[in-house]
Amino acid sequence: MTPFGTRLAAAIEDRGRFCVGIDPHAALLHEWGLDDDVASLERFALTVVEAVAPVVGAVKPQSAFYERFGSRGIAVLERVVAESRAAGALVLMDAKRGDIGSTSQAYADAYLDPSSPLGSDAVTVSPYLGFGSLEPMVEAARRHGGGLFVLALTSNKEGPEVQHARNGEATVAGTMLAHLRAANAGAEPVGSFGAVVGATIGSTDEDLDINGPLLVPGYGAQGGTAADLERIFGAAARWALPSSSRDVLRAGPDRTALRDAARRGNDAVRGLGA
Ligand SMILES: O=c1ccn([C@@H]2O[C@H](COP(=O)(O)O)[C@@H](O)[C@H]2O)c(=O)[nH]1
Repeated sequence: MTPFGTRLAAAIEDRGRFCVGIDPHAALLHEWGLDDDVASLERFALTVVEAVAPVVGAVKPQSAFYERFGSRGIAVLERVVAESRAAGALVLMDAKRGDIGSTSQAYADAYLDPSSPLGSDAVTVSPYLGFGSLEPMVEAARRHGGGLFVLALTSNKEGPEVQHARNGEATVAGTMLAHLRAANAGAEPVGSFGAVVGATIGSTDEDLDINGPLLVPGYGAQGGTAADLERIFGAAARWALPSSSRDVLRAGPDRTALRDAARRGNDAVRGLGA
């Protein structure tokens, strides 16, 4: 399988760097005139897939919004994965998994093995049991041509309490970025092991050049702007994937309006990192 980094570079080249989050919040279901039930979840999520997956490089379903409906919600998530990929978009599963190594193996099987119904192109992972606990997922990503996005500098205001803490000279976030730089060493055009860095962090002294992709939530509804991206990422913006959920989803349920919102999102970040 072609490595995730190579596939992502091609997707950015062909379709742009903007990622649409598929987050069926209860409030959005309501705004779309839908009920808060699994039939409405399905209608919402598949409408978004149909509208945006043919035109953007990547989509990012947030697993929690499907999990809250139990097994029938997970079945909808499986369709989101399959139908987005069939339409040519990479699926970045936002599940933020992480556990002791033996359990990480099961997460790797769930999200990175192409034979799994939830098998995605990449998955978000939490390194706070230690980066080494992610090794089964790193190994599965290498084996299956998948990718990881490791939480480094998240978009929420509570993140710095943990991520700016120092581990000797380096911050916790800096330690994660260093692990990712090592995992991506020598990869061309870019590695498969990415970091999550929020568009809302203001600025950072961390070196974001990890030769890997940077998933950038917090763009749009949380306040992050294109100007923030220029300031935070500088040259590292070449591999940045600004991701927006609510700002795009509010354009629905009209499919054309949703697609136009995704196209506008893409246009706004086209020149980033040039
Ligand atoms: O640091 C992080 C990591 C992940 N997220 C997720 O991204 C989306 C953001 O949704 P918006 O509607 O565009 O605010 C959501 O799924 C979060 O769980 C994040 O916001 N920050």
